[in-house]
Parts: sequence; structure tokens; C-alpha cells
Amino acid sequence: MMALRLSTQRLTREVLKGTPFRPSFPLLESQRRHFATPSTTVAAHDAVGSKGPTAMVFLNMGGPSTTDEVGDFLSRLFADGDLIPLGRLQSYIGPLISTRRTPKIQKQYAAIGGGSPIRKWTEYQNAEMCKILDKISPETAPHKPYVAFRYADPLTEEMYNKLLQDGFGNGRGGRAVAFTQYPQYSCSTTGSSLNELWKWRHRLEGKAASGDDGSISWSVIDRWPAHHGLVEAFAQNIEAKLAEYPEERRKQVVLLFSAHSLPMSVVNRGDPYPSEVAATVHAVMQRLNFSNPYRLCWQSQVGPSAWLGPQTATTVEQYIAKGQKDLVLIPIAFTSDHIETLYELDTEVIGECGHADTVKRADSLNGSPVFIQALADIAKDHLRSGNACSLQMGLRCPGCKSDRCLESKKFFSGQQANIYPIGSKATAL
Ligand SMILES: C=CC1=C(C)c2cc3[nH]c(cc4nc(cc5[nH]c(cc1n2)c(C)c5CCC(=O)O)C(CCC(=O)O)=C4C)c(C)c3C=C
Ligand code: FES
Ligand SMILES: [Fe+2]
Repeated sequence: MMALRLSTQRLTREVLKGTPFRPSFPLLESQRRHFATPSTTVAAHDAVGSKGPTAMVFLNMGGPSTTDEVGDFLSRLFADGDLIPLGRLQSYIGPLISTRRTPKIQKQYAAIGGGSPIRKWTEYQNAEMCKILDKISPETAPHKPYVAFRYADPLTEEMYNKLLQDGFGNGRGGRAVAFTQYPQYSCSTTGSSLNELWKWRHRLEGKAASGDDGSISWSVIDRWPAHHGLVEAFAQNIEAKLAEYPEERRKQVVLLFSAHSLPMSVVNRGDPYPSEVAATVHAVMQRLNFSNPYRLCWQSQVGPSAWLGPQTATTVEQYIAKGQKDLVLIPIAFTSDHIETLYELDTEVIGECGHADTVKRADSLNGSPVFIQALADIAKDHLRSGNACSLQMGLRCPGCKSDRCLESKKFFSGQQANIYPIGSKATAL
């Protein structure tokens, strides 16, 4: 122990001086991997006793930043068999639907200012979270922000190449955390992003078990639907919106939580998303002391198949028809503004309901400091826990027949052995 402590001091001095470190004592395999590392940022930070640097990779769907990017965005989206399973016809039907849909969706992005703000918000939230994490989790600092979008730049492949260029992996065995920005888990969203991450990990780093060969050790924050910081951030935005109503009407305002819907085929496959969205709603209402009547409704269904309801637009119409005109819409399944809030809720639902003065929308979380602190707390707890992912991640949907899901869940659950060398490998069902 003493030898290791002295050597660590020597290592610190020599790395700071820029001298390559050659240990004079036998090392455990895990120490050898750290100390043998060339003097990149990875090695330099080991020197001061941190396990960092740690890559914090935010996963999300992304959106077109300009109207010119809408075509590519939709063609990637309709090519994704985890989101829209079209079987063997995917590569024929996908491009057809996306080409037909592009002009309509381009108009919607033009109407919200020419593009999706998802990239701007995701990069901001991650950078701010990493600054907080450096302070509250010095043992894993520095934390470096990365973004991997599923359907828009920066795509997963680009992010992975950047990680490798920055010295994670490539024989150096760095640590990366895949942090989904969907608070509630769906196989069509977080599941799809993780399957994509697993695919690029295999293409760019080979098949060996991560960590053992100096490739990246991954862990996953796969869901956080009822985290108290998330709940607090939602609750504060709702309270701010309620405060805009005259006091005598405030308690009777109906809160309408609105989440992106799912096709009933996905719900019946056993997707966890509907129950996790309901968990968020309940936790927010509990924090508000059930101050107002409320309902959960579902928006943005696409195509002719059956989707989970009631639909948000219909719900608003029906309450107005019943005489309930004070309504606050709360986007509950996405953490920043996007076309579904700025266009569908603000322009279509509120703009066209005839009562835009009494039907309002709570702000999206965007740059909320309470929300960004929550992200940092979630990440810190995850890094301390030593868990590769949640137990839920290992359990596939009862109706899942996808080999991609099986393999990617096995991979991420199996990372436990690298995060905690003493842990046993978890399995995926
Ligand atoms: C939690 C959020 C989301 C879930 C769940 C989700 C499932 C889901 N979506 C589609 C099809 C489409 N979604 C589209 C856009 C879109 N979807 C979400 C979020 C979730 N989707 C967002 C935030 C956005 C917009 C991004 C932005 O830049 O603002 C689209 C493209 C738009 C369109 O053509 O209407 C499609 C298509 C399915 C089939 C699905 C569940 C299986
Ligand atoms: S579809 Fe849910 S685990 Fe595969
Ligand atoms: Fe969607």
C-alpha cells in the first residue's frame, strides 16, 4: 500500500513534468492498464488520484438544425427498425415514406424558426452538467461532454470516433457513461439509441470484452422517470404557469400532462414507457400536493395504425366542450423544446383551440438550473453506485423477438464485470 502511495506521488510529479512514468513495483493488471497509458488526458488525470477522465455521452433522437436537414433526419428515422419496424421492406418503404413526408415536416420546422433546438439545448445541458460534476464528483473528474443523436448530427458513429481520438479506448481503457436524455425508457427511443451504440462499439472496437483489452468500459443511465430533481424541475415550471391565472381560478385549472404516444403494437409488446411516464406524472402531482385536477394524454401519433390515447388535441377539445377552458399542457416525456412542443402544442393545439388566453403550456426544461443540477445528481449517484445499468435494462419485453435487443442488452449488462471487477456478469433475458 505504502509502495503504491509513494509511487503515485512519483507518478504525479513525473506526469506533471512530462516525464514518462515507469513503475518500479509489480502492478495488478488493472493498474498496469492505467499506468502503461501514454501521457494523454487519460493518464494525466490518473496521476492526481482520480479515476477520470469520464466521458458523459448524452443519447437522444436529435432533430434537423436547418430545414435542409429534414430529408436526412426523416430517412434515418424511417430506416430505424427499432422505431418503425417494416421488416424486409424497410429499405424500400422507409425512403418512400420519408421523401413523401419531407415537405410537410420542413414547413413545420420553418414555422418554429428554421430548425430543431434539440442540439443547442442538449450540448448546453451536458456542458453545464459536467461543470457541476467536476465539483461534486472529483474522483471521476474531469467529465467530458459528448452527444450521440440517433437521427441527426452528431450521430453515434461521429461521437464514437471522437471518443477514440480523445484517448478513450484505443488500448487505454477509458470510462464512458451513456446517459439517455429520455427520462422514461422505451425500446423505440432509449432502446434504439443503445442498440446503435452497441453496433458502433462492435464496428469500431471489435468483439473483445470491453475493459480487458483496453477498449472503452461503458455504463448506462437508462431511465430516471421519478428522480426528485427532475420532479422538482417540472413542478417549478408548472407552478410558474399556474401563477399566471387569477388566484380565484387557479385551483380549478386542469393540468394536462402530454407525452409522445406509442403504437398499440409497441404497448402490447410490453414496452415499459407508458408505466414510466405515469410514474413521472404521479411523482410530480405528489410534489404539488395534488393541488389541481389532472390527466395524462398522448400526442404526435403518425400513420393509420392504433396508438395509445387519449390524444392530446382531442382531450383539449373535449374539455373545452365540457366548459373547462383553464388548461395547462405539460410536455412530460422530453426535456427540451422540439417540434412537438413548439409546433404541435403551441401552434396546432393551443393556437387553434379558440382559447389561447386560457389554454397555456408549461415551459420545457431547456436551461432550467434545477434540471441541470438534477442531471448532475443522477450522474454522480450512478458513478458512485458502480452499476453498469439498471436491473430493468436486462429484462426484455415479453413480446420482443429482436436479436439486436438481446445482444445489446447482454453487452451492456455484461459491462458490470468491468465497472466493478468483483461483480458477477449479469445476463439478459
Ligand atoms: C419520448 C419521446 C418519443 C417517443 C416515445 C417516440 C416514439 C415514436 N416516434 C415515432 C415516429 C416519429 N417521431 C417523430 C419525431 C419526434 N419524436 C419525438 C419523440 C418521441 N418519439 C420527438 C421529440 C420528435 C421531434 C424531434 C424534433 O426535432 O423536434 C417523427 C418525425 C416527425 C414526423 O414525421 O411527424 C416520426 C415519424 C414512432 C413511430 C414512435 C414509436 C414507435
Ligand atoms: S422490443 Fe423491448 S426489449 Fe426488444
Ligand atoms: Fe417520435
